[in-house]
Amino acid sequence: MAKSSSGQAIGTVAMRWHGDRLELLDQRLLPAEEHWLVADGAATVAQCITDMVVRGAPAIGISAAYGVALAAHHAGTADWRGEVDRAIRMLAESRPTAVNLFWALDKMQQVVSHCGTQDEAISRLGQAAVRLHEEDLAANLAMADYGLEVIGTEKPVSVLTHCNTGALATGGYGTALGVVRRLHEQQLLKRVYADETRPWLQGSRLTAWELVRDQIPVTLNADGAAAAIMAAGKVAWVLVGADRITANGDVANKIGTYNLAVLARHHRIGFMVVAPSSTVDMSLESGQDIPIEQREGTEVREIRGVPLAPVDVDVFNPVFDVTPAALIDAIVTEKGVVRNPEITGMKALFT
Ligand SMILES: CSC[C@@H](O)[C@@H](O)C(=O)COP(=O)(O)O
Repeated sequence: MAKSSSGQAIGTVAMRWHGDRLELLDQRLLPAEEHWLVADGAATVAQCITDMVVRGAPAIGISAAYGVALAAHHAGTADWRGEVDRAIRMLAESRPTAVNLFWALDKMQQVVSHCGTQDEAISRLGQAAVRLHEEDLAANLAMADYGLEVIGTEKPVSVLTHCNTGALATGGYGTALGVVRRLHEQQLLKRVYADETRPWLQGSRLTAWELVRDQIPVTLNADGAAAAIMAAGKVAWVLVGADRITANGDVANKIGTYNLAVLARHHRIGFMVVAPSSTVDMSLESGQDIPIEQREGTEVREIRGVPLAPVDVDVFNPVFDVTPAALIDAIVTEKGVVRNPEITGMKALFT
């Protein structure tokens, strides 16, 4: 099990860096199979992001950073800088919504622009990607503390979560799932309800897998059961991650997050978003400006090739939605907490 700099266990890992290659745990095959794919170039990393071998906003950014380092490593000597630039452009095309991807590529572009030789680029890009990975883990640990503070420590609570925001989606430990882990470590967690998260099933295939492995009490539910869970008074908080947070505090996250925010407000249940500052996009004013990825209809019509619907039925498959700031009680970042983001937006913490 990987450890944080303070020696804390952080659960499972999504990627392993070896300097000249990146290993990615193939998240498409979980929980049936634990298979590590080897990427030895930026093109393979970009394809792995597009195909969701690796997914989750922070993990997408980190793996793209390693992809840039690989581009320098495997470039020919004649035009190594051109090859790195082309790799950055290719990686930027891999998925559109999680801003962590563009944030990470920007950082790597800055590093390479200060390198004079290919050897320097190989070494400095590799170090920069590792630093980005470590900083994400540190951010998750800090957010877990802030999240606990917001929830309070008077009595154990049950919470509901959506998608997968755990070690698999991040540099380790997790964002919303990091708060869950911290609650559990402090004996303040009764139970996590995990939405299965149709259509890709990040909740049942990944979140349930991570939590069962770490012996954290979890109950898996169909997405449609969330209202009944809230109406029965089973949960005190909804905890989710984010793919992009705009200046006014609107949040793009996995499709179905907006439904949960509406339900939580109706049932007077807290709604918390947990995301590192690499997910905050101050260049966009509101959630209306966020590009929302649409994926293939087959993701809804089939599961692993088995038809669930008529083969030719029309499908609407946006994989993210936007939750308005007005429905969010707290946005937790490693820089601190924005309470009632509708009032201040993100500028209290990000200028
Ligand atoms: C810490 S992960 C936060 C988000 O990236 C997560 O909730 C999510 O929506 C992931 O979507 P995915 O399509 O699986 O990449």
